[in-house]
Amino acid sequence: MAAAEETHLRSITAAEADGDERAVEAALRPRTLDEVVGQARVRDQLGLVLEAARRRGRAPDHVLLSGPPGLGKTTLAMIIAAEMSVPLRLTSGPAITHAGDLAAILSGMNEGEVLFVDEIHRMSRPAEEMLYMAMEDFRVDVVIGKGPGATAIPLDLPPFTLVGATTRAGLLPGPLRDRFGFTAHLEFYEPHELDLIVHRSAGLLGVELTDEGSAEIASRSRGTPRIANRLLRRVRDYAQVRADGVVTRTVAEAALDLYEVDQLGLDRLDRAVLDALCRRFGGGPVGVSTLAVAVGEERETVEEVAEPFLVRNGFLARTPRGRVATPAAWEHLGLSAPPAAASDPAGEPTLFEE
Ligand SMILES: Nc1ncnc2c1ncn2[C@@H]1O[C@H](COP(=O)(O)OP(=O)(O)OP(=O)(O)O)[C@@H](O)[C@H]1O
Ligand SMILES: [Mg+2]
Repeated sequence: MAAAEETHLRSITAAEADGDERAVEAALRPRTLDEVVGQARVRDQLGLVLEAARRRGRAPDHVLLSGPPGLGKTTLAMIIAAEMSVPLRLTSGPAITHAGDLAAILSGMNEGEVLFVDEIHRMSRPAEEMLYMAMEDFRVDVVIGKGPGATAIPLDLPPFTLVGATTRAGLLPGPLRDRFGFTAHLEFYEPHELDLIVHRSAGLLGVELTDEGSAEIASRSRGTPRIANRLLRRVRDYAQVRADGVVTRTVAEAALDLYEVDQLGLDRLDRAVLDALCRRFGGGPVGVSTLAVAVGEERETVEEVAEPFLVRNGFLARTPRGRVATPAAWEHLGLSAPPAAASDPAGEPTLFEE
């Protein structure tokens, strides 16, 4: 998502966290598995892995957490360490530029500790290869010296648990993926789950809100807890400045309209894309570059920021001949679809095209 991060257009519905947001998020993170809302299957499976490890008195198997941004990967990594009552060491793929960086981290690990490697798909190749051996045999080769005189000294590591997180499981090399004993795929949340999250966060932040107010925020949060928490904070601002502090449905609606997040969670860019697609190109098919020019954005922004949500929610299809509006898109814009658009979606949609 590098391209998306660099653009000026960082919308309120972006799934990634920005710098300031991380501190607020830390306060809202569930601390135990029981506090985690939704993701029932992952919670059950992970609970079992941890309980079994506890009974055996061993470090749990390595865990891979995969899924889109803002769904709870970092949260779960912290919970794994907390549930095992061990410290968590945190690093990330991009932070490990040399294998030596990783060797230093690994050789400092104590028995049973959790090493969390965020964005593990962005690790360098040599570091990745060192990690294979560390994960499998709890061993690393520490290289002493440089050039022809360098020697590798094997070093035994105490058993530890590696928790990797990735938004792009598909980019992980097979050998790395295979070394995880348990992989959890996080799914987007249902509105009633987001509703619980909004209630919980409101409690922690001391925000008074009604059930309707919470439901309104939940339904516009694109299945993502991070967005739900962010919208809650913006709605709270509105409630405090323009109302009596209580988040009711009316307040939530007015605040979210102000921020241009519509009833289904589409933001200004999403609607601009659909609008151009339907009104200017008759519903498509049209190439993504042309579409990007029409909305005055970079191609990458349209492709990486707007499209995934629009595709996932059935507003837009990626076909071999270009982007096509679905009947739901026409309906959402309050337009009537031309007969052809409704019946012939211009070839097989290739939803998984990257
Ligand atoms: N299941 C959940 N229940 C309650 N809150 C959650 C849940 N999952 C995530 N959150 C909240 O959403 C926010 C984002 O979660 P988190 O940072 O764990 O996402 P992530 O998957 O690590 O995202 P990224 O890919 O950007 O690193 C956190 O503040 C957390 O409080
Ligand atoms: Mg994270």
